[in-house]
Amino acid sequence: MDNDEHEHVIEATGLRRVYGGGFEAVRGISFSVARGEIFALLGTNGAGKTSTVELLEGLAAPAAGTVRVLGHDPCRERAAVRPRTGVMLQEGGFPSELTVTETARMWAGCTSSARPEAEALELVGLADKLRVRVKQLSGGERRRLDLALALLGEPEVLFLDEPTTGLDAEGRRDTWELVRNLRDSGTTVLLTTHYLEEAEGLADRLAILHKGRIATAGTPAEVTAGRPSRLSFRLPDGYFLGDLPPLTGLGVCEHEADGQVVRLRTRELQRTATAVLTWAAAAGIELSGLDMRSASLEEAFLGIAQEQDAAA
Ligand SMILES: Nc1ncnc2c1ncn2[C@@H]1O[C@H](COP(=O)(O)OP(=O)(O)OP(=O)(O)O)[C@@H](O)[C@H]1O
Repeated sequence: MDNDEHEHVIEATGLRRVYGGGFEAVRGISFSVARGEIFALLGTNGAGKTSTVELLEGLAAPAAGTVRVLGHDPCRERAAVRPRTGVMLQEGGFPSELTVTETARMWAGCTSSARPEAEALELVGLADKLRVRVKQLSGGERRRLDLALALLGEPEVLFLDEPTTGLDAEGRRDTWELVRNLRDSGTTVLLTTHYLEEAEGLADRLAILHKGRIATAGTPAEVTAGRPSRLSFRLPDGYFLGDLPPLTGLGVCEHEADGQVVRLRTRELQRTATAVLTWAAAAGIELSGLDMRSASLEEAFLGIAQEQDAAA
């Protein structure tokens, strides 16, 4: 079969990973990633992200379950998969005495059909650091070098393990733009990250891992749907929380007042906001600092971790 016709370029089914001593770090994970999609794996420390990505990269074989990347088993059919994938590990571990160019050249020598080193280094914004030794690079610049090396082979599938850790805000934005451009030109990207705004802004779909299992998965909008939204405002002097219309029946699940500032969490933002604004208009008062926002991925993430721990 022509691998280019695979709709899902990454398919994980029932993956398990057990370390020496019997610790099960990955406990039956299934998901797939379509060609040209950015998929993010999120999770608390030790949730099993790196353990899963290593299985996808073919660096280890699963204790159970199957992995297919571009239609092949990345561990047993490494020769078929490796030239078409780019891997950015958490720690590059390159000889620190080499310069940036020498490192890229050395890596290009191990890469089939590599793009010119200068082009890859330019893509990640290291064009002005070509003669600098790796040991002299800042932490963020090393991450960029790691990314440049992963891009050398013009990969169809790119694995990025915490690609923006250590980057400043500008470096992070540049990396996001680069990853989006790669996706738009057809590259499939699987990334792990601790930055929830990164996953929210970048990922087409994501999975949140918790203790080796997928707690939830979907588009960022799907994952945050159903989580309470926030509504806050300041009441004028002389008005109090108890003056508001009855909050029961409006989907409000939490309310608090800090002086004149009222904060509500509601599962029905439109109904709650309409009731509050109608009440304010009827009373002829202005609600200063009015702020409404849907649940963020961060709130969903924290809520899921708490729920899973409570259920356990
Ligand atoms: N070689 C190993 N031997 C035994 N246990 C391991 C080994 N490598 C990882 N683990 C354990 O497996 C679990 C999952 O680790 P993993 O590195 O996959 O998590 P992670 O989600 O990537 O975490 P982080 O966000 O901290 O990078 C952790 O409890 C970790 O201690």
